[in-house]
Amino acid sequence: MIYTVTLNPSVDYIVQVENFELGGLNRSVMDTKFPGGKGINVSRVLKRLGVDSTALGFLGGFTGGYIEKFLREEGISTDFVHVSEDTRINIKLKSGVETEINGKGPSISEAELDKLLAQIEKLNENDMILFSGSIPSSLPSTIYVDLIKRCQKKNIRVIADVSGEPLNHVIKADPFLIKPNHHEIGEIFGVKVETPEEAHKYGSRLLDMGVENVIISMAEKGALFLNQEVSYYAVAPKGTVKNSAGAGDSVVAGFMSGIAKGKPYEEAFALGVACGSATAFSMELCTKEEAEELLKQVNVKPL
Ligand SMILES: Nc1ncnc2c1ncn2[C@@H]1O[C@H](COP(=O)(O)OP(=O)(O)OP(=O)(O)O)[C@@H](O)[C@H]1O
Ligand SMILES: O=P(O)(O)OC[C@@]1(O)O[C@H](CO)[C@@H](O)[C@@H]1O
Repeated sequence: MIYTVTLNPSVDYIVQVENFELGGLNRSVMDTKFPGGKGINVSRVLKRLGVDSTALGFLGGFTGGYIEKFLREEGISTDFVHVSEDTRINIKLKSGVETEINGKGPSISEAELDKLLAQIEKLNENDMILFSGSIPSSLPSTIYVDLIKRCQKKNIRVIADVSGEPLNHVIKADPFLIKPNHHEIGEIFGVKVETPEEAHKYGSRLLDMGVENVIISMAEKGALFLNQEVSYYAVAPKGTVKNSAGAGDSVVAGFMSGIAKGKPYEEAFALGVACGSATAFSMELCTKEEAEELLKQVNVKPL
């Protein structure tokens, strides 16, 4: 079974304003909401690709109730720990450029965390687990390492898509796969990463530190996949970006679905890139059809 863990889910409020005026009264020309949080996005894209997963993490309040109901209606299995404070609302403002305001999220008590740890204890060797997104402020930045170690003791394959300080910890925990974007990998090494060659250089350093596989996403420039045996680069398909939130999660979902179906890394990676671009080119997360259409344009080359 595949599990996705979203410690800090969100209701994503997507609002489009023409000529946004800071300090003024702005009226939206379009607004909508979706369940969000990186692991949840991955579970939703996996479902569309025909792969089942169980979404874990913390949900609370009316926002948490909305997310749980939405996911169940999409046929996604959920087993969230219910917490006493409300799940956050993240604002995605579109006005020429994309501006995001992500909430800090509810505080998680020790007893609530213990419930998640107990769920992890029940997982099995053939499971695959994804840890993704920010950490609620009441939990330590090392929480992912603790969770990863518990999974590794059971030989569960661990994928992590995290940023900032938690990423610096996770890269030392020998995960099966991480998916930083080019800014995030640059931050680890205190450099700017702008070209596939630079991404390759710093990705290789992560492999030397013990990470088994690395995908580095580079927005419109595409993505790289590397491990100790192979390095691939895929240019992103061309199109008009409508809402890039969730593009990175879609790369992870496409790759995980390929792995779950027993495809070679090269194919799983190509599907990941197609899913990422298909999400960027749509208002919501990509559908299977949109991803399969773009897959025809994805050309994976050795780097
Ligand atoms: N402008 C774009 N044109 C084509 N493809 C894009 C564009 N932006 C993103 N993508 C696709 O989505 C993938 C992931 O994008 P990106 O590197 O921005 O991830 P991310 O920073 O993790 O995204 P997010 O946090 O918004 O989910 C890219 O590898 C690419 O396939
Ligand atoms: O604040 P975090 O946890 O880093 O990111 C949360 C978030 O921006 O990531 C998803 C897109 O990847 C959105 O659904 C969600 O709002």
